[in-house]
Amino acid sequence: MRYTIFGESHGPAIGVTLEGVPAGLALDWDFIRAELKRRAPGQDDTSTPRREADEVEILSGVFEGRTTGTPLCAVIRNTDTRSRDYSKLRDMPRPGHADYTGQLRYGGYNDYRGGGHFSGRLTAPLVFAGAVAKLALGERGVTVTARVSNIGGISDPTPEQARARILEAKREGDSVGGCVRCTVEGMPAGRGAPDFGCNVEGIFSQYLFAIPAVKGIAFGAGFGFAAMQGSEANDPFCLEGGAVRTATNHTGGVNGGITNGMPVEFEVVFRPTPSISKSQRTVSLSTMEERELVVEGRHDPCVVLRAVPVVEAAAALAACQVLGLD
Ligand SMILES: Cc1cc2nc3c(=O)[nH]c(=O)nc-3n(C[C@H](O)[C@H](O)[C@H](O)COP(=O)(O)O)c2cc1C
Ligand SMILES: C=C(O[C@@H]1CC(C(=O)O)=C[C@@H](OP(=O)(O)O)[C@H]1O)C(=O)O
Repeated sequence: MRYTIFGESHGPAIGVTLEGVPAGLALDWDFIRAELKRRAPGQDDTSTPRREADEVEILSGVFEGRTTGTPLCAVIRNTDTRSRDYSKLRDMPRPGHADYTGQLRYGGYNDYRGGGHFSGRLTAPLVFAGAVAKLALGERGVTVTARVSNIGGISDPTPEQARARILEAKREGDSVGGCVRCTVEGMPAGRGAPDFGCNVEGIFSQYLFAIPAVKGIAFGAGFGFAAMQGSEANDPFCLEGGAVRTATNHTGGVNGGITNGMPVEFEVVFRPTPSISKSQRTVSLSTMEERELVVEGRHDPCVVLRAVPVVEAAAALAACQVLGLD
């Protein structure tokens, strides 16, 4: 499956066109709506107050409840925009966001309102695409699950610890980042290749880095390998019901860019939300003078809780690509 995400946070709509979807896939709308709800903004005080229903409208590629196999286009209307908060960002880019790079890349023609095409809002259609991918994977016995593994430096926080850490940063007009750990179970062994473009870790990384605010990915024991010896790091082979497995899964299900039949496991790190209300240093691009900027708008004090289904969506699309490889 290939996808193109389109739209801007404060435009009329955002959406996705999916190509290569298997024909005849039954779209389970209870499941799809539940996936979108897991990510939707405005649900509690740890997220942005912007409220969006995130209802999906299908324009093509579905007939009588099943996919047709031809391009599937889905749109989600933007209903709760407040664009006046962003007018100064064209001249005074937010540190950490894509206002400056977006302006450079698109010659100043980018829609800067609410971060435009760079907004985390664009992850709503990604979650729809991921839900379709999960339905296709489900028919092949592959499941994708993710969980929060760090919030603001607290490892494996309880929901109360996560909430307290986020609200502490929010009270200070600040933000926190964190990590999400994801497991893809049921991937057959022997998919992928060592080379650029076909390497399973490379494929997953490309999809995961398309999520705004993701700044790193590590497979299995990841950066923990630095402190391990070979005897600890190696995953001993064993037999389980006559099948070759490994007793541990430090390499995260991939050796030499090829799946080994164990779950593909990785962790991604999200930076702290760039838009904070504390005063920050920036540059006025019209006068070329340094300025103080107080960012307005409605922002997530932490993106990590809402990003869990987004990570699953990106992983599901990556898994579909890996399964499509010979
Ligand atoms: C679900 C989600 C919600 C986000 N919410 C915000 C937000 O409210 N404010 C903000 O400044 N950035 C938010 N971000 C992060 C920015 O979109 C991101 O940092 C920006 O596009 C720059 O991209 P980069 O961090 O990958 O360089 C969010 C990201 C995600 C995935
Ligand atoms: C609206 C959503 O999140 C938005 C992600 C986001 C950003 O800069 O990434 C900034 C805020 O909105 P705006 O684009 O209006 O500034 C968040 O509310 C959403 O996820 O649906």
